[in-house]
Amino acid sequence: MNPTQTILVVDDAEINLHLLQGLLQPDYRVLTADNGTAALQLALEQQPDLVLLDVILPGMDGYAVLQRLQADARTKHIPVIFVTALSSAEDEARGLEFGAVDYITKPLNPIIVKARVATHLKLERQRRMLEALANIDGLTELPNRRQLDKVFLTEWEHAVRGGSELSVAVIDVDCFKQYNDLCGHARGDWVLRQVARTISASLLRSTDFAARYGGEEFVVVLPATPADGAWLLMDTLRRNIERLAIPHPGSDVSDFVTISVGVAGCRPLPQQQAALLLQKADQRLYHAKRSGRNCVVGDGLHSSFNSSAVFSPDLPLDFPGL
Ligand SMILES: Nc1nc2c(ncn2[C@@H]2O[C@H](COP(=O)(O)OP(=O)(O)OP(=O)(O)O)[C@@H](O)[C@H]2O)c(=O)[nH]1
Repeated sequence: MNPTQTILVVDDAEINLHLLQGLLQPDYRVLTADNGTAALQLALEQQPDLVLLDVILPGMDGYAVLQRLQADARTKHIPVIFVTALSSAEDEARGLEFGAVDYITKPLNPIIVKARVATHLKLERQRRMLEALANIDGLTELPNRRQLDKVFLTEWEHAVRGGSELSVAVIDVDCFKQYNDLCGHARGDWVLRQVARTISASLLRSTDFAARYGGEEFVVVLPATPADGAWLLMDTLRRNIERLAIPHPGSDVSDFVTISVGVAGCRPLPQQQAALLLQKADQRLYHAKRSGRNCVVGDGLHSSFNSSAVFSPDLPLDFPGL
């Protein structure tokens, strides 16, 4: 039994909805719709793991529903099984060509329905697991760069639409090469895991997002956050890392492991490129390294903050619009 998996059953005949519901309900969460429009809405909102779709429906038929599901990035991954009285080989071939993962003909045989549903839900679980693994960094278990690219672009577009601010920070462990050289790679890996955990623990909102960018670099995306707020958060993170008090025998800047951070924020506009914001944060990280490390460099004009943070004056690397 796997009640965590959801099946959407779409059929215009109430008797069929009841039959399938009765058959599947003990093992799965079952949603029902008696027309295509309601089915599309439920698929979008509830993200079922599988759709059992009748072909002949009033108004929009099953083929059209499947096409609409496949055309939307938010639903195109959901597997669809056609459940239909159209039982010729041509009908079945057509359904599979349209992109259905399977085809079940009426009258329904309960054992066959349950077995096929179980098979496709198992495949769906495996697909989701693989997708999750492909987006996770194995060492730190943070999202990886692949996932970062997706999330950053989504948040950028969201900020453009909503007219809200968006900040990003690039974080780099200081003198990490020396750490590896003196303490060993395995210990270096351990440090990266501690840094990743501290980054996650220092982020306050559910919408804040952290990823391992590669090597000893991490990136944080902070939706609805102005640059000065992002700077404050990153300076807290910097101090949290320092407070871990992990001895660093090869550091030029401290007895302990420290980080440098570059922060950039803006109110994104449609004509701007998202990548430039990240680039700006990266340039500020470079500035932080040049300024002595263990510091946060953000947008200027914040020099009254009482901390070791360094604020960039007008960076020559600035570009118009951000
Ligand atoms: N242990 C470990 N080390 C890594 C990993 N990825 C990258 N590194 C090491 O991180 C080090 C980064 O070195 P550099 O780019 O020279 O930078 P740095 O020594 O931190 O110097 P600054 O950034 O200027 O403070 C290299 O020695 C990489 O081998 C990893 O997954 N595990």
